Amino acid sequence: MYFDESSVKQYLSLPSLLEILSDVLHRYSKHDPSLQQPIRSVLPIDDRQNFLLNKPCIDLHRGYMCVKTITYFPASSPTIDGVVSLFDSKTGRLLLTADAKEITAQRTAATSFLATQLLAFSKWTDDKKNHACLTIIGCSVQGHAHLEVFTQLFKWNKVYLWSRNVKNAIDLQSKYASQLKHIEILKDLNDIRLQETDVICTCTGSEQALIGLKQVKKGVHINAVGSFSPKMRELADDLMISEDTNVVVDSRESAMKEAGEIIQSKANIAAEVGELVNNEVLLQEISQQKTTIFKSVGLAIEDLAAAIVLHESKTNA
Ligand SMILES: NC(=O)C1=CN([C@@H]2O[C@H](COP(=O)(O)OP(=O)(O)OC[C@H]3O[C@@H](n4cnc5c(N)ncnc54)[C@H](OP(=O)(O)O)[C@@H]3O)[C@@H](O)[C@H]2O)C=CC1
Ligand SMILES: O=C(O)C1=NCCCC1
Repeated sequence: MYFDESSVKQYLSLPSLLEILSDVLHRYSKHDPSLQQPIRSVLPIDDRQNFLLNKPCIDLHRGYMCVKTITYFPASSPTIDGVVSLFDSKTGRLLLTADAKEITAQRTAATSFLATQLLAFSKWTDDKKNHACLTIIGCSVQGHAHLEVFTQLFKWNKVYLWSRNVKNAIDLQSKYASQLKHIEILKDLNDIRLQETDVICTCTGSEQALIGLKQVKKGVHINAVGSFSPKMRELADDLMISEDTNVVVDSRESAMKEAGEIIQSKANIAAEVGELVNNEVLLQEISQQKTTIFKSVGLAIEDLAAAIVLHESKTNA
């Protein structure tokens, strides 16, 4: 069975995705032997701007195996193309294939949301929850997916957008104008409104830092999604290594190999997001009074979680 882009949108329930994501990320960080995820292969093509990525994993506990194969061609539109395949780990049978563009968009935004629940919402008062402000930086595929997931799952008081090409920010603003009362475009990243923001999602393919310590308020939570090679980065060294900042990643092993911000700044990694699931003490230690950064590069187990939701939505129907 093949799930095209519209059936991925239709069948990928966000609450189910968040539940399976927390489980697999938690088991990954506990080094559960039933979950195997070798480091992915990221093959540069020609000028090293284009990549072929292959991401396998096996979950013997849930009885599945998954592999996502994608191309990353930033001069093509869309940048990412490919397929996710889910197999039964007992029989070896292929259970489904699915459009990787939509799965990648949704599961990345859902993983950022999970990190935001853990690192930001858990320390907020009710009053803060009622007045929270979100900024999306980079209004392409990931920017759209982040705004979609973040507004479906939380009521934001204000949303700000910024994109290098202002037309992309205007398009995203228009899409949400009837649904969100306050959705505004920042004139640049020194705009004072960025300092009001409680949660920032950076969703760009930038190779230069876009945000530093002085542009944001202390205690902000940042989901930095964009970089996945040593020369890519969205956040400046002063923000990464500040004594007021704690950096959390999806995988230490992957982040140290792929995340430009971490490699270039040599920032300390406080935890993996999976270590924070069901660990109140560590969560408090990392998030209270601190600016938090969740740096993701993307893991095969996140694609597995999405493929399981699709498969089970059909088999349980
Ligand atoms: N962490 C994860 O799990 C995943 C990470 N990613 C990464 O997230 C990023 C966004 O993905 P996606 O939306 O699919 O990619 P797109 O190629 O569709 O969009 C790229 C975005 O980056 C912006 N951008 C590129 N270069 C710069 C720059 N120098 N300065 C500022 N903005 C810049 C573009 O801005 P504009 O269009 O306004 O010019 C656009 O908004 C990519 O880098 C991708 O690799 C993707 C999937 C998963
Ligand atoms: O699928 C992922 O994970 C990706 N991570 C980095 C950029 C390309 C897709």
